[in-house]
Amino acid sequence: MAVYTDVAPEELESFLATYDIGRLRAFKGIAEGVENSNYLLQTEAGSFILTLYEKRVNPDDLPFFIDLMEHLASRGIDCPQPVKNRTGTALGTLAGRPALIATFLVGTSVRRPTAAHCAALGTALAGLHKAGADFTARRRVNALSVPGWRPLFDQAKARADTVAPGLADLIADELGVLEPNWPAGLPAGIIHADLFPDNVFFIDGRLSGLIDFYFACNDLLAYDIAICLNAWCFEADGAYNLTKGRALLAAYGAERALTPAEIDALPLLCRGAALRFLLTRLVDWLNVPLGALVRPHDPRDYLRRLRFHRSVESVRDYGIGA
Ligand SMILES: Nc1ncnc2c1ncn2[C@@H]1O[C@H](COP(=O)(O)OP(=O)(O)OP(=O)(O)O)[C@@H](O)[C@H]1O
Ligand SMILES: N[C@@H](CCO)C(=O)O
Repeated sequence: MAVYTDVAPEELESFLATYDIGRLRAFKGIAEGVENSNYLLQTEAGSFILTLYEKRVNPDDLPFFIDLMEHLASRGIDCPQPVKNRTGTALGTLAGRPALIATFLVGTSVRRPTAAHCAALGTALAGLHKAGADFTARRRVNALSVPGWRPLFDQAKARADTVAPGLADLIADELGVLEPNWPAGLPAGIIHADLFPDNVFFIDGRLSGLIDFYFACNDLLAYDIAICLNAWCFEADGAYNLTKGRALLAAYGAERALTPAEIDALPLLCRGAALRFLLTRLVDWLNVPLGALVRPHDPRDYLRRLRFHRSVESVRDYGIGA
């Protein structure tokens, strides 16, 4: 459960008094997520999500995320909408943290995605990339792109081998390959950058919406696909599921055809995506804040994925042209 910051009921009631969403009926901390503190609010006007932004979110980026959610909704993407207070401002401060109330999205995430879910995700991801094409704002720094990985490693290096023997050497080796060889010049635009199954809602098997845009940034579109292949197409035992990968890639490609250069770069992008989540998970695993209600994700899941990507010989191993 991710609640790093506790909110007192009286404090929340005074905060809500500045909005037009009625009085508070109930609120509770939400049992998913690892990044920010999230509460489900029931007010006289219905259900809302209150997010208090924690360590990894730079407050300077918040207007970007809010504008992006509004832009995507205007282009037909189902995603949470920031709720504005009576002065027309969406961002506030609560319990000493930047805070946002957003609309509640109905639907549930799937714990074990099927190939059909992966196909729906591929279509939605391409739709997101197209919807973001005319969004003009940019984040100042994309802190979790390639230049951000070595500083994460520096935080975890000394204790990495306590998580898996040889991990520090493997990460050092991987950075040595990825940093100088990261592709340039591929199609770029708005990417979600964290579109894991817990951030995608379904109703009766139909994809109903996307949440959690707090890693969204301008980056390579195919890197977003690589993140999704990692998050959606591996089994619990660490094996890549070719059927799921093929479903995701084919559905994406039906909406936006990948260029030959993007296809060639896919194995490297998948390695980078695996390393990015291995690193953030490793840092979090080694630094759980005292008293926080959070269950950190196991970095070793991404070590297994990284090992798979290091072993692939051709893009056919992902389900392209196979
Ligand atoms: N707008 C929303 N509508 C309905 N439920 C939501 C909404 N926003 C968040 N949730 C619920 O809260 C949970 C945590 O939200 P979110 O994924 O944004 O948190 P996070 O800490 O950023 O998580 P993550 O670890 O995925 O980065 C979600 O899994 C979902 O159950
Ligand atoms: N989706 C991330 C957590 C949020 O950044 C992970 O599973 O590591």
